[in-house]
Amino acid sequence: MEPILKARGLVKRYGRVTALNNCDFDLYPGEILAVIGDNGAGKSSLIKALSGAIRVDEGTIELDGKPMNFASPLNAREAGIETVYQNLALSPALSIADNMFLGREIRKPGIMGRWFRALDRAAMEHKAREKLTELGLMTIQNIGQAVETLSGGQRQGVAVARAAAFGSKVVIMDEPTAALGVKESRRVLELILDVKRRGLPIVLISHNMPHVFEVADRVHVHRLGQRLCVIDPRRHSMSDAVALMTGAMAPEQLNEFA
Ligand SMILES: Nc1ncnc2c1ncn2[C@@H]1O[C@H](COP(=O)(O)OP(=O)(O)OP(=O)(O)O)[C@@H](O)[C@H]1O
Repeated sequence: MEPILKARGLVKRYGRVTALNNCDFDLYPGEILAVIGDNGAGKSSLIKALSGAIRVDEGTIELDGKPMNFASPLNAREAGIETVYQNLALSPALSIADNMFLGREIRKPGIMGRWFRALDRAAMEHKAREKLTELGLMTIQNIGQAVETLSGGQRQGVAVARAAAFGSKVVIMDEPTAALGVKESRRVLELILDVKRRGLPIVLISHNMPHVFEVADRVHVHRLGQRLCVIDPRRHSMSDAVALMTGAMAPEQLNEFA
């Protein structure tokens, strides 16, 4: 099987800091790939490169076997890569439906839409409701409700639903449970599994080892700007992962029968 998203030899320098140092990456169809690594290891830089938020100095990125050269996150979105950022990028004062369609609003058909840019609110609300229901998120009563009135978990749910609704190839999630309580995290983890069941592969960046080990099919261990190794969470333990991540253990020392 070929990777749906593949990167080779990525290099990103910020002045004298090398954030990505000849980094490789592979995401396969239908999987949840976790990316873990110590603070400053270069996880965000990798994700930004894959989602078009930064341009790398060297290296190649392929989506579905085609070379990509994203000039912006919009470019990556158009190619089918949706990213749920850590800071969410939702607009608190806008409604749930408006947030879901932020930047890709549905216009009214005909002259009103084309010339007067009139929004087709009914269509957007209908679609937003459909997506949230599909993902079991309709504990949210009112689609016209402002996002600032939602709980942290519900907000994250809206962001995930938006990514799942528009991501046609890949969904990237940066620390989706970081700011959430136990119950809300659980809901978001279930959502992630739902998105996977719908056939979309997911890249999950997380510092939370129990969450990573619960949902990931494979774990990409990032260290010093590179992919150090990829481990199978069914064969290796969380302490193995932490030891690799921090440099306490080398990949060659992994006990394959652990
Ligand atoms: N815009 C920037 N300007 C200068 N240096 C940067 C910039 N972005 C990242 N870096 C540096 O690049 C390195 C990798 O940072 P990056 O944010 O990718 O790591 P990370 O693994 O995501 O860290 P964390 O887990 O703490 O978020 C760090 O040394 C960081 O200071």
